[in-house]
Amino acid sequence: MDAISFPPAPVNEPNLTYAPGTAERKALEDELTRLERRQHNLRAYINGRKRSGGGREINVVQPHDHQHVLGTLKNSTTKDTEQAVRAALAAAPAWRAMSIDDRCAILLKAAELLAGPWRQRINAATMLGQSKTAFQAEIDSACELIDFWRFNVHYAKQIHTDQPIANSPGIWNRTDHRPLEGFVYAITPFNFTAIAGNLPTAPALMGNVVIWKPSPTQQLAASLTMDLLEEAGLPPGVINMLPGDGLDVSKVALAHPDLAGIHFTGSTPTFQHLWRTIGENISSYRSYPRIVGETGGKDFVVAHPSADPAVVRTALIRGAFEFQGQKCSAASRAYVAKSVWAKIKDDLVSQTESITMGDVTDFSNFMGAVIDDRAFAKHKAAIARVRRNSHLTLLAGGQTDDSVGYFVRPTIVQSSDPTDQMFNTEYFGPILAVHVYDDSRYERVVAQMESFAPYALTGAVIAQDRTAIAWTQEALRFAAGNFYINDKPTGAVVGQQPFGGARASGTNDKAGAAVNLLRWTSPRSIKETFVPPTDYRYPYMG
Ligand SMILES: NC(=O)c1ccc[n+]([C@@H]2O[C@H](COP(=O)([O-])OP(=O)(O)OC[C@H]3O[C@@H](n4cnc5c(N)ncnc54)[C@H](O)[C@@H]3O)[C@@H](O)[C@H]2O)c1
Ligand SMILES: N[C@@H](CCC=O)C(=O)O
Repeated sequence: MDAISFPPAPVNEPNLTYAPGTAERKALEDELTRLERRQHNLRAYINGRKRSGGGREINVVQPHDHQHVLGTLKNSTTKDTEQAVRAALAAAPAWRAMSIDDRCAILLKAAELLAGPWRQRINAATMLGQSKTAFQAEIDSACELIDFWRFNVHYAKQIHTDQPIANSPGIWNRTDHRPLEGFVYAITPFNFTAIAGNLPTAPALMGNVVIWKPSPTQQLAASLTMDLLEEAGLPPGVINMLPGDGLDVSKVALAHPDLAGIHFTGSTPTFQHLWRTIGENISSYRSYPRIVGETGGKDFVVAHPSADPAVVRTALIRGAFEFQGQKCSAASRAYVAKSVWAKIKDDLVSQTESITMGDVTDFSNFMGAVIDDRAFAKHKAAIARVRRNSHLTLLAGGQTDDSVGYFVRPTIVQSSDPTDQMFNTEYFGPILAVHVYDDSRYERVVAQMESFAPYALTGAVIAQDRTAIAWTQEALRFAAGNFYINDKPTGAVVGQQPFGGARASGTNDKAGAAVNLLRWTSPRSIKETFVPPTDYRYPYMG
């Protein structure tokens, strides 16, 4: 059908409350029980068929109860990857020939399935597999993923309707928004089910075929996401999911002549490794692979002397400790004016110490466990280092316990030295470093912190003085891709604050925005001349 069409206008999915007695609370509790009771066989998806990979077995456990195995995956091998790439390339002609409306309809249906019958299944999987509380799962695996799918449809249609604005007489110019030639390799992190669902589907929406390598610790929710997409009508072979550590997948995918792009979210070292490998192979590709990566952060809160103390306190607790500080956007360094610190320190410490932490199926807990033994060991070592250094003072938390789950208490460290590694190293856990400065030194402190960390992902200024807000916004223009005024630096909403950072934090191709989708297209300009010239000579030549 060639008629011009307009998909439903996107609206952000509202968060359900899960208050006691609500229908959603009951439905989520039922799903938690159902998923916990089963042993899940977490298989690869190649050409629409579920298959066990050929590599070693990896157990997927509950981080807050690591003896509880949720399921098992088999590491994907080079042979699995070769099959997946063949399946993707075979599916490509039919998929790119499908109209943009039909591709949009599949994602809109996926969004409706997730908003309705699939919501609590994927929320429960995210809670159990990634140790998110009900609220953190709801904003991620339900609302944000639904938003990604709905808003991307809107932007994809906008891109397709974007056509040249000028035509010389007798000429019609058109833009053909082609997908890339080859396949896109999507590699996703453990911490957001929404990001994991968005990274393969955004290129697919633009007509690309995809190899998707999720994080092993997010595999339960990732497998359910594939099941949902299949129910929504995604044809076999368009997205092929390969579980595991990705090492063998990369051996094949990054060396393949048809690698058209990578869509990555994860740590800075992993992204740099992928980019380096692509650089080394550059002469072997059919096209220049598009490289899109959103990576680490050392996200800040700057509290000006005019800041409202209660706003600072809440932004720090929520920003640093929700989901155990495992958001790339989490506040992990704060610079607080001495006069404000005097008003918040005691409450900040006592409220942090009162945070409840434990099994996320107990809805009274504010925090769960960190993702795995590697993360636990890293946080424990960072805290041990704090105890060894006299310029660092442990104000709250510091306790770690991995006997049942990987628990790290929310930890606040005060440092007299703003050049300590706590202000430039991403720990990716519930550890907040605070530097308290003399009120008169505000501008010097901002100048020092602006590029002390190599990252530029998120940051916040908290102030009531408008001149200070305006000055800081300008002084920190390049220090964060997402900048907040009088708020915490986490919780970006699709369609409202497109998300991504620059410097060591990534390529800033804003997830869930038109600029991201544009990376997955290779436009062809078409010029049609209705009455073409038939004589090579110019008119003045007589
Ligand atoms: N900027 C953002 O939008 C954003 C969002 C979420 C997370 N993050 C960042 O992600 C990190 C945490 O996530 P993580 O621990 O999952 O990151 P990670 O880099 O350890 O892993 C990310 C993904 O890469 C895979 N991987 C690692 N090496 C690979 C290889 N050689 N080939 C193929 N795949 C490979 C992992 O298995 C995983 O799927 C933090 O640094 C955080 O800041 C950034
Ligand atoms: N978009 C999320 C962070 C994603 C990274 O982990 C936020 O804004 O808090």
